[in-house]
Amino acid sequence: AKWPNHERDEPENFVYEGRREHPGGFIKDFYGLLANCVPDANAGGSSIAAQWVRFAYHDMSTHNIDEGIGGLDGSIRYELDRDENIGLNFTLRSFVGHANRYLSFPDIIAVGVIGAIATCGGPLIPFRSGRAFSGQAGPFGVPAPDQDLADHLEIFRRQGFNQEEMIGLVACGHTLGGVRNRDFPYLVPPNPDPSVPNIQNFAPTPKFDNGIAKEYLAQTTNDVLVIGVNETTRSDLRIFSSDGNEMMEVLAHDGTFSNTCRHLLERMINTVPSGVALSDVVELLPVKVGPTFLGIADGLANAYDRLTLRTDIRLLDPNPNRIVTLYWSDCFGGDTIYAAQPYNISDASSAITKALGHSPVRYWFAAPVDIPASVSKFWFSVDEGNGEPPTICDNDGEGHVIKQDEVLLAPTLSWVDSESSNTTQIVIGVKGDSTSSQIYGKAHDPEGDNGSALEIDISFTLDESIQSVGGYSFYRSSTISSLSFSFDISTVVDGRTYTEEFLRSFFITKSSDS
Ligand code: HEM
Repeated sequence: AKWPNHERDEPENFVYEGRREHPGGFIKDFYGLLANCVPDANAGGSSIAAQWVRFAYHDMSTHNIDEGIGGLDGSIRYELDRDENIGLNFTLRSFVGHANRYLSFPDIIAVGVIGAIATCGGPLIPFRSGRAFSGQAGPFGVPAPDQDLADHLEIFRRQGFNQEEMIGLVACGHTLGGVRNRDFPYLVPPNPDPSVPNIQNFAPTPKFDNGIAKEYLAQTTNDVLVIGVNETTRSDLRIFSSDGNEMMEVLAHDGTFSNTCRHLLERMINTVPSGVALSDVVELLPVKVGPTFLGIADGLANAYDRLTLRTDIRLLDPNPNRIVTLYWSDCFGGDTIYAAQPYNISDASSAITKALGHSPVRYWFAAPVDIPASVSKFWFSVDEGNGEPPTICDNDGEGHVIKQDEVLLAPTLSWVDSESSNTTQIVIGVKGDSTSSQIYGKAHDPEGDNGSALEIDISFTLDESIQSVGGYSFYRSSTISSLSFSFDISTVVDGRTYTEEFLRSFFITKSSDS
């Protein structure tokens, strides 16, 4: 697997780790929000996992198979004021702020389903990326409990599911969570203590299992959409019994439930408008080199007057005897090889990697690099400490090439203000005698414009208050009204353009007041 490949690496990272740590202490922990599937007071007594699965189903509900429109497209972001989406406003927050140039908002919702099901002990659903974000509301079309069977059959047909699949999908969904008094007061009574929210769960446990089917067949279910006092709103009963309970019998077998749900939920998250092509299944990479950049005036490696090569390598399983070394060669092309050891080792496992039997480990490097020597390429050696020769991870022989050092990010001179103004300023070091007009940047905020992607031009001016080092002068950006974005910075030297691509705002290690 060649490095870098952002289209491959970004989705891989998000689905397998659901988390990204950065020097500076910044951690985006998406799966952490699931709180291990434990029922949550904030979720009114059901689980975050249940809310995420319902959210995804409601987003997908706009699909119209006849016209090839709608589906898992993020349109729900603009549909939350509809009655059919009652109770999902709070859930939206979980999905905001994770998208980037290579991973869309609806991709995040899809990963949410995968993470929710795995975290609650269910099957591992394969992930494909590439969903397009609609950026606007879609048609109405979420089923309601008081519609009759014919309506439900038609709604699911329009969404692409036949009767058997409808029964399955509803059972796979309603193994999690339940019905709230707050959202459906006509279905569930309030708690005797009005300060405690009341929820009536569909299934006996918060886990993803076939208790929903077993209890239904044994007629011991507590699913209010089966046993509710009002016959009109017993939609689960009408749906589950619509084929003489055949499908529910199948789902009540241990083993079938998990497999059937894996397929149906995979189809649910892969339901997209006809023009959208999803990627191949995103596989867990055995060796992965993380986001890498050469920083300047970077405090991390105690290297204000040098460059800092920041990178990391993720390996599939832990080994306490392992020694991982970063090597690099300089720009002079001689035989000099430099080496550094990791400054940190962190756990990169998740419910998803564990379901595959792996607990990946990440080795973090911040290597001080002399300015004139710089870096042409780097690679790693992995010595497992078992007497075998070390493995060399050198990008299939090419090494991991650092393309340029004419324009570099200064992560500790830049700042983010997430406390009050939600703005960012970027400071970059530029070699040689470019002028401000030849130095520019472009930021991509995937959700900047009311949820839709925003492209922002960044201009830079020379900051003479920062002393130049090793031939680099420092340029400060205009204030950027965003916290979560990626950016490219460029400089033109002798007619040639040098660009540092896909830097992330979370590489910046300084908040405005520190
Ligand atoms: C005729 C079809 C369906 C009807 C009428 C229906 C109705 C409902 C209702 C009334 C609730 C309670 C929501 C609340 O109190 O906020 C609910 C919850 C839920 N539904 Fe459905 N549903 C249907 C199909 C599905 C499908 C196909 C899925 C997913 C595959 C699904 C997943 C869920 C989940 C996970 C919850 C629990 C949410 C939580 O506890 O926060 N539902 N459903």
